[in-house]
Amino acid sequence: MALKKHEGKTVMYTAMGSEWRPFGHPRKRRPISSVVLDQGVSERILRDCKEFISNPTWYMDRGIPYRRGYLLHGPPGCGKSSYITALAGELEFGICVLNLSERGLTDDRLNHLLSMAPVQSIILLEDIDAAFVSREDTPVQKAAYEGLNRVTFSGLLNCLDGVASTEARIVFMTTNYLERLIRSSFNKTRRVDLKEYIGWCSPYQIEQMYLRFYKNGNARTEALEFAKRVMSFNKNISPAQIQGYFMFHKQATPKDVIENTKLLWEL
Ligand SMILES: Nc1ncnc2c1ncn2[C@@H]1O[C@H](COP(=O)(O)OP(=O)(O)OP(=O)(O)O)[C@@H](O)[C@H]1O
Repeated sequence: MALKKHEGKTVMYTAMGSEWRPFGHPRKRRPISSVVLDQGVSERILRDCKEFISNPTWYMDRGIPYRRGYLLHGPPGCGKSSYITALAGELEFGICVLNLSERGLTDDRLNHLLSMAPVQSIILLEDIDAAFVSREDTPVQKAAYEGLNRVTFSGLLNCLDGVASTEARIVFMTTNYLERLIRSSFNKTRRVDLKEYIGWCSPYQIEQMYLRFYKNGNARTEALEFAKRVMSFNKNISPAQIQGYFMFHKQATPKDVIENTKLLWEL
C-alpha cells in the first residue's frame, strides 16, 4: 500500500538527531536523462549500480560485504547531487542525504545513522572532505572547522566499513576538493569502488542542454552554434549556469540565445 503510494516518486530522508526522517513529500522522479553529464559517465555509473544490485549472491558466496562505494568529485553546480537523486529514482531507491560538514555530526552519530538507513535507499554523504582537515590546511580552512564536533577521518573509514547489509547498500560520496582526499590518502583506503569526475561543461553537454530546452526544427544546428560560441570564450561554465541562462531566455528567439552568450558569466 505504502509502496503503491510512492510509485513514480523518490523518498528523500534527512537525519534528525539519530534517526532518518522523510524530508517533505516524496518527489516526482527526475528523469535521469535530464541531468546531462559528459558522454558515457551516466551510463557507466548506472550500469555499475544495476550490476551490483542484481548480483547479491556473488557477494554472499565470497563473504564480501554487500556494499558499493561511489565518489563523484568536481566543482559546484555541475550536477553531482541532482544526478544521484535522479539515479535513486531510476533504481527505485530512496535517498538518505547527510552533509559531513553539518554542525554536531560526530563519528558515533554517523555510525548510528549509517547502520539505521532505510533499506532500498542510497546513502549520500556530501562534502566528505570535511572529515579531512589536515596539518597542511591553511588557517582559514582550519578556522572553518574550529569548535565543530566533527567527523574524523578514521571515524569515517570505520563507519563506511560498518555499512553492510543483506540488502544492496549503495553509498555515494561527493566532494568539491578531490585534492584534499588525495592528500589524506583516502583514495588508497579502497572505500571507493567507482570514481567519476562531474565537471565543467563539455561542448557535448552544452549541445545536449540546448536540445532539452529548445525543440524547434533547427535546434540541432543552433545547438552546435551555441556550443561553439560558449567554448570560444575559453572559460569554465557549469551546467547550473547554462540552465540559469536558458531560464532567463525562456521567451527569447534562438538568435538572441546564441548571440547573448557573453551574459552567461554575468547572470
Ligand atoms: N549536469 C547537469 N544537467 C542538468 N542540470 C544540471 C546539471 N548540473 C547542475 N544542474 C542544475 O544546477 C543546479 C545545481 O546542481 P547540483 O546541486 O546538482 O550541483 P552539485 O554539483 O551537486 O553542486 P554542489 O557541489 O554545490 O553540491 C540544479 O538545479 C540542477 O538541476
